[in-house]
Amino acid sequence: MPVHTKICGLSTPETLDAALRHGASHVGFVFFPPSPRHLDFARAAQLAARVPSHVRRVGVFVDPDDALVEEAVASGTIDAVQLHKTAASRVAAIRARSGLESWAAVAVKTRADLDAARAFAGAADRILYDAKTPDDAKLPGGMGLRFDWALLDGFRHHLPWALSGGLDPANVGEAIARTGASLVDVSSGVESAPGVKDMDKIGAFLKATQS
Ligand SMILES: O=C(O)c1ccccc1NCC(=O)[C@H](O)[C@H](O)COP(=O)(O)O
Repeated sequence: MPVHTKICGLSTPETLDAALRHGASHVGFVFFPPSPRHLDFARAAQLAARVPSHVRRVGVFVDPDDALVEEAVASGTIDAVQLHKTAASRVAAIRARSGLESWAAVAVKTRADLDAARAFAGAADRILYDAKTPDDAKLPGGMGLRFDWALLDGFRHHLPWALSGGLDPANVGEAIARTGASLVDVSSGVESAPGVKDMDKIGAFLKATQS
C-alpha cells in the first residue's frame, strides 16, 4: 500500500518544489506567528499557486479563531486545516463553518493521551498523532520530538490517522513498518535549522517512505 507523506512548514518555492518533485501527497503551511515556519497569507498564496491539484495543501493552526480561519479560506491557499490544541467542539465548528477537511492533532506521550483521539470522532476527518511538547515549549509541534510508537499497538482508531513527531529520513521506514501508518508527516526532520528546509533531506525522506 502506498504511503502518503506530508512535508510540513514549507516556506520557500525551492523547498516546496522539492517536496512536489519527490512525490509529497500533502504540503503544510504554518499559520502561527511564534513559529519559525509561520507564513502570512500573501506568501502562502505565492506558494499555494505552485501546488498541483492532486496535492493537498494543509493549513496548520493553533486553536484559531473564526476570523483567522475565514481569512485562510478566503485566501484560497489551503484545502484542509490541521488544528493543534483545539477542543473537539471547536474542530467540529471550524469544519462546519469552513467546509474544509479537518485534522485534529493529538499530542501523545502516554497511552492515556491516545484516548483524547476518541473525542474527535464525528468532529474531525483525521487524527494526527504527534509528540507532546513540554508545557513551557513555544510550539505544540515541529519540535522534532518523537513518542513511543509502541503506544499505538492494539489501539482502535476511530478515524483515519497520520503519524508525526520526530520522523526523519533514517527512522521513517521503521516508523511505517512498526505502526502501519499510511500517512506520515515531517517538519524538523527535513530541516538544516529550525524553519530552514533542506531539499536533500526532503528527497531522502520521501524516498525512504517509498522503499
Ligand atoms: O511546525 C511548526 O512550527 C508548528 C507550529 C505550531 C503548531 C504545529 C506545528 N507543526 C505541526 C506539524 O505538522 C509538524 O510537522 C509536526 O509537529 C511534526 O514536527 P517534527 O517533529 O518537527 O517533524
